[in-house]
Amino acid sequence: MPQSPQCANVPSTPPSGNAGHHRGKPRGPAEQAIEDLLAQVRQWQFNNPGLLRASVSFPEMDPLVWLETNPLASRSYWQDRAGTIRLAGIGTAWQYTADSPDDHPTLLRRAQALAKHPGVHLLCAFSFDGQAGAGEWQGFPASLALLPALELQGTSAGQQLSANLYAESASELQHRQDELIALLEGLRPTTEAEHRPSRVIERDEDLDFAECSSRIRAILHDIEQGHVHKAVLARQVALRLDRPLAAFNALRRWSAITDGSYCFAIEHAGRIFMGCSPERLFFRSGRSVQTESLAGTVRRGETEAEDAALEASLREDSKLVREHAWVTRYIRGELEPWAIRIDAPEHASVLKLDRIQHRRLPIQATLRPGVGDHQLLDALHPTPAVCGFPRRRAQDLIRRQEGFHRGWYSGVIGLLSGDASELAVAIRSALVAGDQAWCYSGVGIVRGSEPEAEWQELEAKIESFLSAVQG
Ligand SMILES: C=C(O[C@H]1C=CC=C(C(=O)O)[C@@H]1O)C(=O)O
Repeated sequence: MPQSPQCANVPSTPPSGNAGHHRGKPRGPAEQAIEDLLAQVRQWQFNNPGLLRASVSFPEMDPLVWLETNPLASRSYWQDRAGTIRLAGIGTAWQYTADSPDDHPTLLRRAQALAKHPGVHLLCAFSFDGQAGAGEWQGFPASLALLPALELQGTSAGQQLSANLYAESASELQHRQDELIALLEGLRPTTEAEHRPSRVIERDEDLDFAECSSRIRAILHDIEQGHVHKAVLARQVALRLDRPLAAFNALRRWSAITDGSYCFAIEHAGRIFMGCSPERLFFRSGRSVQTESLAGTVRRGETEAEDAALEASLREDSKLVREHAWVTRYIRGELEPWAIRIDAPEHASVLKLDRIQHRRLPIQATLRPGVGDHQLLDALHPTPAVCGFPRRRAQDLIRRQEGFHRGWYSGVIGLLSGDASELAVAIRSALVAGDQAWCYSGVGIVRGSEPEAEWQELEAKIESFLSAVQG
């Protein structure tokens, strides 16, 4: 793998009349754009090892509907929480997987070398514990970086369809070109999203309330003993559905009810990991970093008045305020060795989601020269919101208390592009395989946590996914 792949962008005006498979039929704008892209891809020849990329503008369409309609190869999706970029991918032009955190610097360096090419974005994902998958996560690596073969990218400037091809030899180029042409020729036009929700016919819980309470009490005992300040206990719910889940349609519904969240999906080993997370791990542009401390949760109220009262308790309750202050202090401490300056406002804001609300405090830092994503990832992941602190002790406690493998749930997922990276904490997420799904939720346990309230919070997080599945 060369360190500095070449990029040869073919001129965007194709020769007329040479697009084969729809010749003679009337074409819509989407078909015409695909034909134009095909014409460019067919012209590619091997010059240097590296990346070839071509793009055409594409008529507006929902990228999640596009993915649902086109299960031609592994699909992926990323939408930042401001909704400024929506990136849907089909197939794989380049991929790097790692099975140990020791390999993270290499993964990031190689992905970032590719992302230096104009317009190129790479999706990346990291598991919670730095280990490769087991159980339902079998086949998932500890981390992955991915450049899709076909990519539908929507920004405020409009929508583009791009083709990517990475080859190190003429024969590899030939082979990948054939695959890319087959993908482009196989694309189906999309219309409206079909409303095909699934019903849950079986629900298998790893914990019931009694078991959950006893684990919370065990964690509280460790807290009383002074071993940890906070530990996050997660649960897994396995679902059997009455029909295979149209996962990208479900993700579209989920995203609509979790406004202001990151929205993501990666299909790997025949399964789709997807979610709508409110939590930013970090956004880095050059040496400027934005991260946040997210902690403290209450439910949403049934009425405006009740919601406001709950929000007031989120702002004032001493247990929640203390928990949040600890988390903020901890994140600042982790950033300190890497930053020349760290700033945060004095007061937290409240983030309102469909069923719950959180305390959130943005933290802004300026990095020391030479510090990049791998130091930030090491410093911030796993955050106290998904693990606890001190981190190592909380991890040990989680290992003892949880009876399942978290896989990519509560890991990291995001987008690397040029000089900027945006990574989210992969909570509010689920793994889907046909008519099976596993969904996950976690709660932070601190001194004063009450099992009943924590159980309600775990349920509320699962309910959000269930309502997206069932339509
Ligand atoms: C671990 C999860 O949420 C975390 C994020 C924000 C607030 C949390 C809390 O108040 O417990 C959780 O720590 C999850 O949703 O699976």
